[in-house]
Amino acid sequence: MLQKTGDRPQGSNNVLVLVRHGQSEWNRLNMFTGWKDVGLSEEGVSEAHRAGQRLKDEGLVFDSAFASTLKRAHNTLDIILGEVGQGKLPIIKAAALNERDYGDLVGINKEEARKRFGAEKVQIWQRSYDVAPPGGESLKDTAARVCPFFDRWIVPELQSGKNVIVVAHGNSLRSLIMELDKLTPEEVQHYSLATATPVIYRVKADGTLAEKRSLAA
Ligand SMILES: O=C(O)[C@H](O)COP(=O)(O)O
Repeated sequence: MLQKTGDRPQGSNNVLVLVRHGQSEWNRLNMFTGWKDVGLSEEGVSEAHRAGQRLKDEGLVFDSAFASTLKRAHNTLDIILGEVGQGKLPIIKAAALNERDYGDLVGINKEEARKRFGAEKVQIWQRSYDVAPPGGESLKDTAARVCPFFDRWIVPELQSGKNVIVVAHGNSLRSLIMELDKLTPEEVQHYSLATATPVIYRVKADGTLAEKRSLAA
């Protein structure tokens, strides 16, 4: 795993961009989605184009592009790469980056779930570190597949001087950001990611994190 330092960025830093996919059809309907492979909504497609434009304005050129195997993630990445003029860059799809499995909650409207199970319990299932929703994965379970994948396949790219973009999901990226930012289980409960809002890390040649910022729409 990369190490964090308080140092300011230097010119030759390598870049890691993390993006949650654009709004999906089930985000629009406020339904628990998890591993269900739903497409982007019209708004999600527009969000992905806007995210790509923002990255283009930053002048970023990517060497590697990773997404989950779920179409809302790799379709978002496709759109972003088109916008930055890199439509031919191959996308590496990995199930390890897929959303947290929401188990029995998949397909249930989030408001309806709060009525059925109680708002407090649903909040714990959604945001706690180690409590899994019934039949699904906790954030800790999700981290146990996302972080080793990151270490094995993405850290070496960054350490060899490449710029990498990863498009995945609200919770699979939360689990990674928890590790990168060294968030505690308490802190991660209050952390969430907006759709199609790139988070940019600069990584120094020695593999330590130098800077983090968000490109809000
Ligand atoms: O799987 C889902 O329902 C969403 O992608 C993330 O949901 P959450 O923000 O409720 O964790």
